Amino acid sequence: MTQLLTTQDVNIYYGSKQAVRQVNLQVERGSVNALIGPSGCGKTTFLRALNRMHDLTPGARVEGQILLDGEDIYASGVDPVQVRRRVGMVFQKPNPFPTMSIFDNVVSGLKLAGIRDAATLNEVTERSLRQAALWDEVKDRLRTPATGLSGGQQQRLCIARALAVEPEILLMDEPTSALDPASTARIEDLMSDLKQVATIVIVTHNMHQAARVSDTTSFFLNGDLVEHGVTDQIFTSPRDERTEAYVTGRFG
Ligand SMILES: Nc1ncnc2c1ncn2[C@@H]1O[C@H](COP(=O)(O)OP(=O)(O)OP(=O)(O)O)[C@@H](O)[C@H]1O
Repeated sequence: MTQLLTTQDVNIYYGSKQAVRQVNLQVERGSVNALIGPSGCGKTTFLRALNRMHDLTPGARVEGQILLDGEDIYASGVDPVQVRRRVGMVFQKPNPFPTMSIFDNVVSGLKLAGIRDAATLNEVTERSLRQAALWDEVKDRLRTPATGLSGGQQQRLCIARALAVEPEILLMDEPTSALDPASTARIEDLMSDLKQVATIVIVTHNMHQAARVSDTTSFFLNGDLVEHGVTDQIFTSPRDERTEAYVTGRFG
């Protein structure tokens, strides 16, 4: 099966207010998928449903099915902590654990899972930092505080921390919006390597970024998934006039 993630008739509410409506989406294994659309259209709300983050939001409710490798992540008996191991997340603002070293940040998820073996922790640290294109910059100061890194390095550290537990999917919520252009370019460059290790779903405000890094793009408007397709098609020959208006900069 090439579809790693399938959502079926997903509706998301905050109390009585509906933020996402009837979303049906399929995400292929090993791809980068961008979610675009104007502010408030439901991109982050939808993204957070994909790893059960709304379980932690008071008043939020998710309806419908979200199948990860064919299994509904909302089925009774499914442990949300396990879901979040399989579906990792990187947020808008880099959020390394401030009191921890670079090394301890990377292995925090493994330690939580009870893994203490030093050789394993060292190995995972090097692998994850290499995958996040940070290893060369930090290999000589792994035991120093993560807060000593630049913003762009901190974000790559957060990517390494997410990758350390070998998630199948990495959700990225505007991961470069707090970064300078050079750090942004660094993370965009990383994306095509990252998809070798995890399928990526990225929310971005930046249409150029979506066009550069993604294989498929989903355009959201007022809680609806208006159009989903191969990125080139969405940007060059959208089928829906609302998509066209958005990608040509007529609103948003
Ligand atoms: N915790 C919450 N409680 C109530 N309403 C919320 C909550 N989070 C988001 N919303 C509302 O849900 C709708 C969708 O918001 P969401 O953050 O998903 O949009 P978005 O497309 O990600 O926007 P942006 O691009 O500005 O981040 C908005 O109307 C927003 O005000």
